[in-house]
Amino acid sequence: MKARTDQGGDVAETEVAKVPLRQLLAHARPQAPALVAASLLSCVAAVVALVQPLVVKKVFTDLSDSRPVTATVLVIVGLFLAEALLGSVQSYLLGRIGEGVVLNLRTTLVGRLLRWPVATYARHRSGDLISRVSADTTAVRGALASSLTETLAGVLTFAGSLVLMLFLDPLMLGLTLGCLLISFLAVFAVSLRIMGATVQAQRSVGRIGAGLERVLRAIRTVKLSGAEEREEKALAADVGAAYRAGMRQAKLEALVHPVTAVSVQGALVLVLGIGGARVAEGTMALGELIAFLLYLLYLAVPMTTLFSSITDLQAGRAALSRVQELLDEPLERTDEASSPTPAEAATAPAVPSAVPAISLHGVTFAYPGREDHPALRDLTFAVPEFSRTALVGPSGAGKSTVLSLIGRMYDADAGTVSLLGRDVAGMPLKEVRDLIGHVEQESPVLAGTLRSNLVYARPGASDAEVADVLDRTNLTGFVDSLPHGLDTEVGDGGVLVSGGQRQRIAIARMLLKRPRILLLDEVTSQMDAENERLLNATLKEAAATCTVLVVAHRLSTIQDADQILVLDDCRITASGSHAQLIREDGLYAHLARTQLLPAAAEGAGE
Ligand SMILES: Nc1ncnc2c1ncn2[C@@H]1O[C@H](COP(=O)(O)OP(=O)(O)OP(=O)(O)O)[C@@H](O)[C@H]1O
Repeated sequence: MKARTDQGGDVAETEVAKVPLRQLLAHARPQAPALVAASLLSCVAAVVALVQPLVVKKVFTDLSDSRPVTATVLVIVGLFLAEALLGSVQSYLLGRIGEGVVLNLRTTLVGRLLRWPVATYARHRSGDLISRVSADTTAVRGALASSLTETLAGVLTFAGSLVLMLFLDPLMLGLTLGCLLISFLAVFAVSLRIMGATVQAQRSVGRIGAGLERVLRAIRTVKLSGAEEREEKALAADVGAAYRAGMRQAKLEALVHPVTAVSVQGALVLVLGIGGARVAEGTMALGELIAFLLYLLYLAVPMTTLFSSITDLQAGRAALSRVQELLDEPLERTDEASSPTPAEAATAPAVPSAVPAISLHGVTFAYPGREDHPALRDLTFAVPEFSRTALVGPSGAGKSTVLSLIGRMYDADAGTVSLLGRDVAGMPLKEVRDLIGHVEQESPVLAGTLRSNLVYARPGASDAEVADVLDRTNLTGFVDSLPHGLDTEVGDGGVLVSGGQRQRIAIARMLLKRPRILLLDEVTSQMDAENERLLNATLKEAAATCTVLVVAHRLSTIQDADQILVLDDCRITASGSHAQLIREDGLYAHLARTQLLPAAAEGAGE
């Protein structure tokens, strides 16, 4: 039987991905001193516990021989106190180890998640990523901190009790083991199935997160499509799967507990009966019987803790395999050696250099998984510094892809993309991103205040600079109308601002960054005519200090550009000024007549 994985692949339902124990321990390496101390304390606590029945036996022997017992009783009290103290220190250490491991795992995970290449995010669902960073790391904590040390202590107490019981009475030990064997077998039989159920529950929780995130991200579309019920059902299926896995686990555990309890009670009754008879006959001392009974309890208790520890440990290994999958994803290349052509990236020269600000030469690129349909093929063009270039073409021609390659969101499969004469493939990633201000088509706005959104790309911007950029993007009146001005929250994904305002905020953010190259991807599509006119003037002004490459569908943005590039069928098919291209009467003239919007009024609204 097959089960869907979180990424849509298939795995055998019974197959439980587990990382080796060694790898699990590797994550606890920074906590090694605390882990060793906790393990040592477990050993000492086990010894302290194992000694207690022997001392109790001595009390009874001394009492029957009419010897004073005060000192021995004090020793017992001391042992009790020592065990309690060891337990308390151990519990603190376990907490510390657990939190330390989770801290380390989450910090590493978050650090790596933010540095994946963009193509990797397409293979994961955000909700599932959140579940792995939060819930799965918690499961790893349980496995590492308590289970490992408890298993160690349990094994020690168990083995020690066996040896001492053998020493006290081999026959009664044989009978006890016979009874306990039943619960051993029950525990063994169900522990693997419990682990399978735990893994299924983890996967379902991941899917609930992913499903919920998908729906919340497009909640308006869900409502407008009347899809609430359908989505509720889809989510309920995953919630139900988590419930069923949880119930399967609960049933298996419920099966084990009575078997364990009955077998322990059976052993107790047998030992009490046989031992009691021997004490009555005088062939066994009362102290010996009591010590034996105490060891019997020592056998029973670790059996139950061992059972839950093994389950936690296996669940932790399975959770870590989900976390490990994310840790194994390669990171974006960041630290390439500088290219042979030196750059003057830090400050823009006052006059344009002969080297184009942007140049693509023979660039071919296909998105991962779409290798047979390249988005760009043998693309060559150049954008002079301090110019305003418009990139036009039919929908799906590859305009946004060109901007993505310039910002090195993806690497070209062939050819070179250069910024100010340097091949971006050889530049440190930070330098590429510092040079560029890219306003994306969706103009994303992050949850937080308006101010945090504006200064996002340049946190050090002064209030005067923010005020200036608000003016240039016609946002001053809007900010003044807000209850808390710049400190007003814009909501998750900017839901509290209009489409046109969101675009202007995104442009303002990039103007504030003061990049040398400004990339704009259909950023006036939702603006009214007045705002679009103002933004066009601002962008014209910006071209005095930086190079502007704009993807646009509005004639008003395009027609007075220094250069227009027409992208069609993965390559540049024409270039020139508006007047030249209209005269040529090719694709551009056709687009101008049919698709490029003459004004901003229709359909667009703030
Ligand atoms: N992340 C992606 N993964 C796979 N294919 C993609 C991805 N993004 C875009 N594409 C595909 O690449 C091609 C070019 O897309 P691109 O977004 O660059 O076009 P565009 O010219 O900007 O279109 P529009 O004007 O509609 O925004 C399209 O066929 C599109 O389906």
